[in-house]
Amino acid sequence: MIKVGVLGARGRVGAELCRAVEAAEDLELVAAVDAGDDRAPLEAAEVAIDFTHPAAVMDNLRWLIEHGVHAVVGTTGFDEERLATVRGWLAERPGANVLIAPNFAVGAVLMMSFAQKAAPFFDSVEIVELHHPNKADAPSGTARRTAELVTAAREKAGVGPSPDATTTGLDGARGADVDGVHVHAVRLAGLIAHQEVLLGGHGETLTIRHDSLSRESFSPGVLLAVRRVAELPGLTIGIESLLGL
Ligand SMILES: NC(=O)C1=CN([C@@H]2O[C@H](COP(=O)(O)OP(=O)(O)OC[C@H]3O[C@@H](n4cnc5c(N)ncnc54)[C@H](OP(=O)(O)O)[C@@H]3O)[C@@H](O)[C@H]2O)C=CC1
Ligand SMILES: O=C(O)C1=N[C@H](C(=O)O)C[C@H](O)C1
Repeated sequence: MIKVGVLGARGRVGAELCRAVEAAEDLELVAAVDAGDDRAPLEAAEVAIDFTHPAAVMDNLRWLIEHGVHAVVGTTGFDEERLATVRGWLAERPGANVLIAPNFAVGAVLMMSFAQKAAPFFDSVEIVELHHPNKADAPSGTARRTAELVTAAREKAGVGPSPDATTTGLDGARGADVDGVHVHAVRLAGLIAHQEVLLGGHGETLTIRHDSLSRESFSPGVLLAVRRVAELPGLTIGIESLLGL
């Protein structure tokens, strides 16, 4: 049995993950911690899952690393600076491992992988992410990661930026520029988490779309990471390698 703690346990995803951990025969939920709670019960955990808030996650991670608890993190807000800080903490306290993924849904991971593969073959790439209106951050962590992967793939293939002759208009009309890719964020009641990667070339377009229709979509990927994080030294980004991608 792997002893598991959840940070953000009363949140939309955290509550779902508590149910998933309790339902798994090889996992035991030993701590369910939310904002304002004492983190001490997490000392009993071998692995802690963090689905909290970008403003809270770094403090949680430092605590977990200091206490030798492996971390599986879905919370967004990680840029290169934050990742370098986490690597520094891990170098000082090598007992704990950390896996951070912008999206644990298997279909979303495949969507990013397909977009990365397709990106060099088209003149234009844009990303539209669509989420529930209570989401804290925009654009989503998934959209940021997709843009990074798309740009890296295009640069590696020697493909230039997407054409765009816009010279006038309203601020924001072309979305946010993430690594040279235009990213558009929709917030709409009724939605959960969705993304389209739009690719356009000579007389054709390709649209790669993923929909999380329920927050259960994140559970299999998170539980896979919980089961494997102890054997992944240091910092791992994404669950691609765990899926054999
Ligand atoms: N990687 C992935 O696959 C996915 C990532 N996410 C990300 O996960 C995060 C959470 O999303 P979601 O569940 O919708 O958000 P919610 O706001 O529903 O849940 C977050 C919970 O964490 C609590 N919390 C805040 N600070 C702390 C803290 N310091 N310690 C413990 N708990 C804390 C919040 O309490 P309070 O409300 O009182 O502040 C809340 O109960 C977001 O960053 C989101 O983007 C979401 C889905 C999938
Ligand atoms: O806040 C959410 O809901 C989600 N957050 C993650 C992100 O920002 O990419 C993953 C998924 O899109 C759901």
